[in-house]
Amino acid sequence: MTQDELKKAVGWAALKYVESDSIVGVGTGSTVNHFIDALATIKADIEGAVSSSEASAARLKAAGIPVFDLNSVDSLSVYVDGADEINHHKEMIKGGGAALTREKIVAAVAKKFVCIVDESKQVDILGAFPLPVEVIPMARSYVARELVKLGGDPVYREGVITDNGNVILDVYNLKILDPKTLEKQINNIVGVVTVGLFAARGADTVLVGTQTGVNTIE
Ligand SMILES: O=C[C@H](O)[C@H](O)[C@H](O)COP(=O)(O)O
Repeated sequence: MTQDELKKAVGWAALKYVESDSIVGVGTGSTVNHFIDALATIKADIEGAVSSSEASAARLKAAGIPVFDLNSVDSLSVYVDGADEINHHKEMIKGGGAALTREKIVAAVAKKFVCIVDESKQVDILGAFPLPVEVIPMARSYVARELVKLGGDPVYREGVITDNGNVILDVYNLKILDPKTLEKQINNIVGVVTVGLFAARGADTVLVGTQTGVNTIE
């Protein structure tokens, strides 16, 4: 199977975590796009979705699924999203598609985070994928200098503005041995909006697409 077929397999497998008559938290990316396609087939059974990006909101609406503002929703039973890397503790690097801030917000509201990945995303140690950090534009150089002090090599993602009007620094050459501590340290840098380390709130369930089928890690 191709990587996209593995993504499709986990996207469809995530349907079983969707509760009838619920509002579903929906992430962003090529793997989630398959989940949205799957969700469209049961749209009559759900109330709608809360989206983590303008891109996913447009895809949901095009599929005929109502999209709600998070402020009008008290709770979400499930949030389904992909990842750029995930370790054996269900901690992730996310934000390759620049949607990390809204993803972290929607994930925080959801009771259960189901992460859907193909097997290439599984790692022992996070950090080979450059860590995205969303930053207020005027703080970009200052935050970059602070990230160097933490041992990384930040690179400005040129030409990218997030849905929130901010910029992204991708931090290379990190070997993240303590994700929870690094998440806190980067969160504490003034000017940082969100770091794409999802460790304090990791995934609850991981669906991994492999050549021999979808593995579920609880
Ligand atoms: O900002 C993007 C998100 O964090 C995605 O979940 C992540 O980049 C994985 O995307 P994909 O499913 O396209 O590999």
